[in-house]
Amino acid sequence: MIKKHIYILATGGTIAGRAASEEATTGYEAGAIGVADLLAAVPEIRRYAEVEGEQIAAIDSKDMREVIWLRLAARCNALLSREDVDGIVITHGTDTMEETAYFLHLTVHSEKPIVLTGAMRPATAMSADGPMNLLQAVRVAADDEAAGKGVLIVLNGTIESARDAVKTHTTSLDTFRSPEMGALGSVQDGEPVFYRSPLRRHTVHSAFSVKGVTALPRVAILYAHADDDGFLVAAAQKAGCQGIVYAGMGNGSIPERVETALAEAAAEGIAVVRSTRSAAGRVTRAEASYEANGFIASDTLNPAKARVLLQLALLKTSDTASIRTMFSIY
Ligand SMILES: NC(=O)C[C@H](N)C(=O)O
Repeated sequence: MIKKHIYILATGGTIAGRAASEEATTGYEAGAIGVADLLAAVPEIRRYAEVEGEQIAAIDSKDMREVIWLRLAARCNALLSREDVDGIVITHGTDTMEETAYFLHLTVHSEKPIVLTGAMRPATAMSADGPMNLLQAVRVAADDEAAGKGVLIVLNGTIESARDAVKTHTTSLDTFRSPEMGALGSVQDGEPVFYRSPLRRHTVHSAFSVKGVTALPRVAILYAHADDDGFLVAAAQKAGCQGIVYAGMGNGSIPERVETALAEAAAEGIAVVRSTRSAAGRVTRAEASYEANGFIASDTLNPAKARVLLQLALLKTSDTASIRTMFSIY
C-alpha cells in the first residue's frame, strides 16, 4: 500500500495541553506541547500515512485571531496545491474549532481532505482523548472518500461538516454535534465510514478568497436577552463594525427596541444578520419588517458561523440582496 502524505498543522488547544496532575481535566495550560511530541505520542499514525508536522501557533483557541486564520488558509492552499501532499490535519482547541473550520471550508480551494481535530482532556490526563482523535483524523484525511467533502471535524469517532458542527458541551468528550444535519459519518475501529455529503458550497465551489487579504471586516455578535433595549448596537457602530450578527430569540426574533436600533444601523450601511441563541434550527426570513429593514436571515448558521460568513461576504460586497443570496448557498 502506498501511504498518503498528510501534513499536520498544529495550533495548540487542549490536545496539546499540560495539566498539573493526571486527574485534572480543566485548569491546564493549553498549547504547551509541540507538534513533534504530539506525533511521537501516537506512533500508530505512521502505519497509515507519512506525516509531517508544522507548528502554526501554540494557543488556547479562545485566543484565536484572524491573522492565524489567514495564515492557516494560505498554508492550506499552498500545501494542497503540491502534488506530494494528499491531505491536512489541523490540531486545534475545541472552543473556536467550529469557526476556524468554517472559515477554511470557504477559503481553501482544494478537493483534498482537510480535517480539524482536538481534545477535551489535556495530553497529560488519564484516558486523554487526543491520541485517538489524532489517529482518527489522520485516517479520515488519508481516506479517498473524504475528498471533495470540504473541511471536516473529527472528534470522538464522528465525522462532521465544518459548516454544521458546533461545540455543544463544556467538558464532555462527545461535544461536537451537527444539530440540524447530523454527522457525515463515523470512525469505527479506525475505519472511516461516510453516509452523507454536504450540499452547500465550499472549497473549490466557494467564491471567497483571502489571498492577499491582511484584515477582515469587523463584525460584532450581540446576544439577545429579556429587556434588551439595544444599547450595544450603538457600541458596535462606534467601534466601526461593518456588520452585526444579532443572536436573537427562537426564530431570530428581535425585541422591538433592538429592531429600531438595528434598523437605524442598517440604514447607515451596516449589514445586519439575524441568527439565534437557540441551540438548533433554521432562522427563516419570517416577518416582513425584518425584510423591509434589510436584515439577513442566518439560515442554520449559529451566530459564530454567521459572523464568519458575513466577514467574508463583506470583503466582496455590502449589497444586502447579494449577501442574502450568500446565506442561502453557503
Ligand atoms: N478542549 C479545548 O481544546 C478547549 C481549549 N480551551 C481550547 O479551545 O483551546
